[in-house]
Amino acid sequence: MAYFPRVQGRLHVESLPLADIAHEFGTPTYVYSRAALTDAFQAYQHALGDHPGLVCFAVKANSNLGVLGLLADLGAGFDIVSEGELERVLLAGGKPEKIVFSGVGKTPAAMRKALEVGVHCFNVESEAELELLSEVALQCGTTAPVSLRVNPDVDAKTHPYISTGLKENKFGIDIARAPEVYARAAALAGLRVVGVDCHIGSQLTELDPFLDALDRLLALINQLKHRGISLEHIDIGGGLGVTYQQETPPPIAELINAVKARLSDSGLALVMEPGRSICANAGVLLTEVLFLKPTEHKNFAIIDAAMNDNIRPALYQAWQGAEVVDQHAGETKTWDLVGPVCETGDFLAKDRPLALAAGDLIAVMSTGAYGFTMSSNYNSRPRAAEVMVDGDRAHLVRARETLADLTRGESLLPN
Ligand SMILES: Cc1ncc(COP(=O)(O)O)c(C=O)c1O
Ligand SMILES: N[C@@H](CCCC[NH3+])C(=O)O
Repeated sequence: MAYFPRVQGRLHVESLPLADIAHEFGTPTYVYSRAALTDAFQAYQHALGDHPGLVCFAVKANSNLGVLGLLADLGAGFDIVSEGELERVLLAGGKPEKIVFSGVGKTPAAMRKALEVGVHCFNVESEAELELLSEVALQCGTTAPVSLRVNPDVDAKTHPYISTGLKENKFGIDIARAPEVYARAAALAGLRVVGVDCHIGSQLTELDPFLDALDRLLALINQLKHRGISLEHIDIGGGLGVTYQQETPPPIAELINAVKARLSDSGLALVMEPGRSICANAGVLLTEVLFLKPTEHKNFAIIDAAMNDNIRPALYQAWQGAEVVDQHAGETKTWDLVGPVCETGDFLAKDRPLALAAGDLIAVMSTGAYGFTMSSNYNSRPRAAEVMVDGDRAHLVRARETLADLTRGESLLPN
């Protein structure tokens, strides 16, 4: 099914013209397709089949309450990295026993809260964190379920800023030291060792790095068994890429089937933490052309969305599609789509052949993941609205910030 079909020159979300959404909710606005989110999540669930395990959506990719609520209703678990994400998941109706808690810098307060609600497990990333978690669990009079995030030193072949499974990255525990750290974890009071975890990077477009990492983890699990430590689950992280332009990542089912084949008789449950592959292509950023500014060197279209709304192009030189919402006759020229922010790096697309006029609406494609969640108030710009479409109906799932929101909670110094 096409979630963003073009019908007689008009771009739709499901069966609603995007122009209607701009009319009702203004711009810039993130627009999500309920069907696209549902289908991508269910592709993971179906691929998991009756193998025991959990599909834990990585909340950092999209933490909108409407999105989290939809996924919770579909039976999702969640991968969180902060107390804030925990609060949002609980508010959206996520089940604590389906939450895995990742991240290199968990605070004692966040650990306490996660213990109180009873998360599925803590993915521990260092020995210091292990010692602290043991202390906090003892103070709370409880036992923390623990999985060690291992750094398998595998090259994920992705952008260096989003590669996480190499020795030089800050993430996880060096796989060579993992047996020792497991022995320490097993000996510490207040902890129960339940699993092993790795996440080697994001926007992976090849199967091999996943399988290399998995093989290293399985060898580790074998070693641990000989030392009397047996695990209940293996967590392969997230990281599966999507098509932004011409990338051809393996389909969800191909990845999961390859993983399941290697786990077949291990008795291990399979935990996954997909983010981008569930929501990136379920969302677009709807923006309006404010001014056209052709120059001798370049043609700039100044749009009302900026790097504060979607920082991926500036941060990773990411390419995301840009389509005119309602096509019209006009000369096609090559445009840079730039925002109002005072930075040369403030662009959402470069060198795009488009027939444009001031007032046109543009959809920046594939922005459902790491779009709104990485947005900011830079240049004191209110954050965009977020809308969910179901068939031909649109619901506001987060109101646009107002100018009053920009000064809330802040006060002038007394004279
Ligand atoms: C620990 C962890 N799990 C899951 C994810 C989700 O990754 P992706 O959005 O690439 O699926 C990330 C982000 O890269 C992560 O750091
Ligand atoms: N934020 C990144 C991905 C990082 C994933 C978090 N570990 C992106 O937009 O591509």
